[in-house]
Amino acid sequence: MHPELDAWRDYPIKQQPNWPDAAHIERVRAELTKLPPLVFAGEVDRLRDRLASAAAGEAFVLQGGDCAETFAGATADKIRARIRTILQMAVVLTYGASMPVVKMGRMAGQFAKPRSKDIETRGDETLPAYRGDIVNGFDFTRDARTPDPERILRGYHTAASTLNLVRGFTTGGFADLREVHEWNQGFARNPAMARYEALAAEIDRAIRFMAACGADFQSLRDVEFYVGHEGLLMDYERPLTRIDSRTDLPYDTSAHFIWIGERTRGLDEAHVEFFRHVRNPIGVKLGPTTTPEMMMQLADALDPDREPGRLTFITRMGAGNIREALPPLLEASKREGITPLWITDPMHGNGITTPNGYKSRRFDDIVDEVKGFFEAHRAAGTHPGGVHVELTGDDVTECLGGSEFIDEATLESRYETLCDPRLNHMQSLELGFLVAEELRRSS
Ligand SMILES: O=C[C@H](O)[C@H](O)COP(=O)(O)O
Ligand SMILES: C=C(OP(=O)(O)O)C(=O)O
Ligand SMILES: [Mn+2]
Repeated sequence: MHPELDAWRDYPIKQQPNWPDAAHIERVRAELTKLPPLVFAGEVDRLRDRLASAAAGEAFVLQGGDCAETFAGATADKIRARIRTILQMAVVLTYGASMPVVKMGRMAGQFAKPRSKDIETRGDETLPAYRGDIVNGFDFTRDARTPDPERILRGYHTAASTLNLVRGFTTGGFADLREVHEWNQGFARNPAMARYEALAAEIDRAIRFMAACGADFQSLRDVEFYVGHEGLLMDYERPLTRIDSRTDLPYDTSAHFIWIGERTRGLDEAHVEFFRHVRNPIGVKLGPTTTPEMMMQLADALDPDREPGRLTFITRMGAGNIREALPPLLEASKREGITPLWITDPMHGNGITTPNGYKSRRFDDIVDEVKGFFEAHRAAGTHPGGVHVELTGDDVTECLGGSEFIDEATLESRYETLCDPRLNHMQSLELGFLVAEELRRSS
């Protein structure tokens, strides 16, 4: 049954761990196959519809969360703060776009990381690189860095409890529009955020207007919230891929949305081969070396039927490249008649290492890439459909700049990420306001 789901095994594959014990990983795969799905196929279908609206310019997508979720970070406080940040940004974006915002966390499964090097050397010791909590530990010891299959089961259970809380927060009253608006008012009162005061005041007036018209705020207490992660670790994704009893079609039930990373999107490689067979909406990261031919080959492989909402291109060009690299792709998409959802990831093309040794990103570069994304779409007449960011709800110091002027020396005070630098709570809200301004200009 469904032999196509194992065809990827005959293709070259990148970025997988070297499990030390073949029998152990086999046992874990067998166990994971028996555990319940994390999401329901009907939810996945609904997300595909929502993404189809965004691709058609009738909705906007906000995807955000950690670069690398950790098991230790799956606490109520941290999950709440992240959800809160995304909801706060979403309200502002909804106003800016005058459109529904599709809210999606890089959450409840964003545990596996592709790395530029397989190994890490410190002093005279060389160990396997950290590949995310679902593979190995971050501590620089041989024991921690040795891939451990039991981590896959812990990843599954951590994803399940995270998703449970996400569902609770987003349907139990926490996401109430009036509440979220109140949080944003607090943000706008911060003197450092004076630049956004006017927009915040407009939103406040709009909400008062809604109230005066008798809007049913009770019906706005619940929000749809989806989860997605990079589909990378095949020993997790394949066992969680199940056949939907309603349709007899395969769904990867580890998340609603799966994207294929920049390093694993090779056309004749295992990830594209596998994910082309699942019904989930699929994203693909497109870096600055992507040619229109490559883009079209990916569209043909992953979305041969040109199904609305099926395919998302997440461009991550870098602020210095986007104005040259994106327009040819947009022109080719028009020429070829494809209408993918276009999302900007202004994080992964803008990495730097500071002189004091931190992996960081400049807030200004992130904003500049977002602006370049909107400019390119305005010029091409295509739809800028969403943003994808690495963020946290905590007051970390990982990205440089923003209204709080985080500088290089400050990075060391709260640098907590185990992989890439994230926008902190304030920087995320600030970006939300800036994107809302761009959306207004585009509408
Ligand atoms: O999140 C993305 C990648 O995993 C990350 O940028 C890779 O970082 P590295 O270059 O430190 O391996
Ligand atoms: C690995 C990531 O990005 P990319 O594949 O674009 O480098 C990521 O989103 O964390
Ligand atoms: Mn990352």
